Amino acid sequence: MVKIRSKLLSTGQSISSMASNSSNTHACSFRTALQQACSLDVDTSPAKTTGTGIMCTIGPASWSAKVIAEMVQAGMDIARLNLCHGTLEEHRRALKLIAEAEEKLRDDPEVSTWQHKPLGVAVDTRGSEIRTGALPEHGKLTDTVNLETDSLVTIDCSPTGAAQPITSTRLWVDFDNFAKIVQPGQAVYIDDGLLELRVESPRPADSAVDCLVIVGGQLGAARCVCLPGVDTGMPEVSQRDLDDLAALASDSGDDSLARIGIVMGSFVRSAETVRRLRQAATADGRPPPLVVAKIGDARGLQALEEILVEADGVLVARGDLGCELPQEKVFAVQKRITAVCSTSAKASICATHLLNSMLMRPRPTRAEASDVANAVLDGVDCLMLSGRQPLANTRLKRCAPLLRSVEKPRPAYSRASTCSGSADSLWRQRPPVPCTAAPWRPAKPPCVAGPQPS
Ligand SMILES: Nc1ncnc2c1ncn2[C@@H]1O[C@H](COP(=O)(O)OP(=O)(O)O)[C@@H](O)[C@H]1O
Ligand SMILES: C=C(OP(=O)(O)O)C(=O)O
Repeated sequence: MVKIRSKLLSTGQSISSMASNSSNTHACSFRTALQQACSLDVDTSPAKTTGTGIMCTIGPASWSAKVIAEMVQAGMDIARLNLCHGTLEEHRRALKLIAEAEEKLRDDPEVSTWQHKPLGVAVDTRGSEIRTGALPEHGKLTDTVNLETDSLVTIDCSPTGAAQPITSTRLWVDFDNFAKIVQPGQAVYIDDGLLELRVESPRPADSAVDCLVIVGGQLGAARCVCLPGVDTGMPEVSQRDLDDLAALASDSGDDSLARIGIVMGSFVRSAETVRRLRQAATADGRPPPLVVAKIGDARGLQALEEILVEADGVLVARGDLGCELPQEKVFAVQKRITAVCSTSAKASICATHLLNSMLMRPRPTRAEASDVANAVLDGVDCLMLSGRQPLANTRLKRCAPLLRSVEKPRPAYSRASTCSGSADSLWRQRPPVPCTAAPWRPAKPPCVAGPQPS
């Protein structure tokens, strides 16, 4: 266990300050989850650091060493590059900027030593995702088109259709079998389900599908498209993903680029995919990266235990899960994955819609703050911030407070967060006290015993 955690730490976490935190020693006396919850304490001063990491997506708004350094100071532990967007050249440039930011922090006498932690670098593959196309006239990244509820739109899936910009009546998707695999009545979720279409008539001969907009709204560029329950036949990992990983891993041996320590695979459904990702991203003569499997559908969930034999951690892809499964099951999936990771001493990462309202407002809703705190209490090792915040013009005005707001709930609650094996070994550098030593049964059926993942 300790070995696995040490591997994680070497890519993104600093353990020294965490290991000396005495309040955690007190917390490890809890034997049951109920005892733990009864003892939550909001009066004690929060610890400075906790075992919960923060991962942030590095997008166009953070393409500067200064911004990345400020994000590290604000709490970022792992920088994520998303291969769904941008070019390989842009990702290389991002790796260079990350290396520059680390150097900047190292050389800055004003920066306190606890901030001199090694920054983890994660590359997220695209997997078997379908995405929409570019926006009118290659507009700004923040541009959108409006899909009106009850209007008709045509989805073009021809390879040549990418050249035309999307409009409010014509979309393009990057999967040329799209028109062949959908049936009338099929739901089409876009942008993690924020938009919903219904297939009216597929026209495979024209590589087009006519749809009705059920839930309209603003659509940005390269948004993910989900066909719940449909086997698209796409491979779990594409040759392009493997080639991109190999190229970036080999380049990141250059000292002027940050070293990739973590590879994340989207829609992983088997241990074999984990092995392929690790192999692709292992450059000659260097240790292999950690591999995090993103679980985004029922098939991935069914294969969780098998995947965990190979993977170093799992990311709960709440965006994809909320389209593939009924929304009300996502919290149960999150709790199950977090618990399974804790008992297997693997890292768990919670992603999507964390503190989402902070994209628009300076303070999160109480429900969002509770979402983060509950994830931490459940034993999540890392929180991934994504969405549109990397695009915001006022990037740090939004991004930094967002990160800090995660820090506030973390310390206050996490001293009791010991029912998570993997988080414990991160904190205390020794195997955790099993929290199931005494079986416990809550007096009332808890909400987690509600809907079970199918
Ligand atoms: N390398 C990049 N190049 C261009 N745009 C990017 C890049 N990385 C991220 N973005 C933008 O930032 C947004 C948020 O990133 P992320 O959360 O990873 O995306 P998504 O939610 O689309 O998977 C993306 O939707 C995209 O518009
Ligand atoms: C993180 C997720 O996946 P992606 O990176 O594809 O948005 C998700 O679905 O929650």
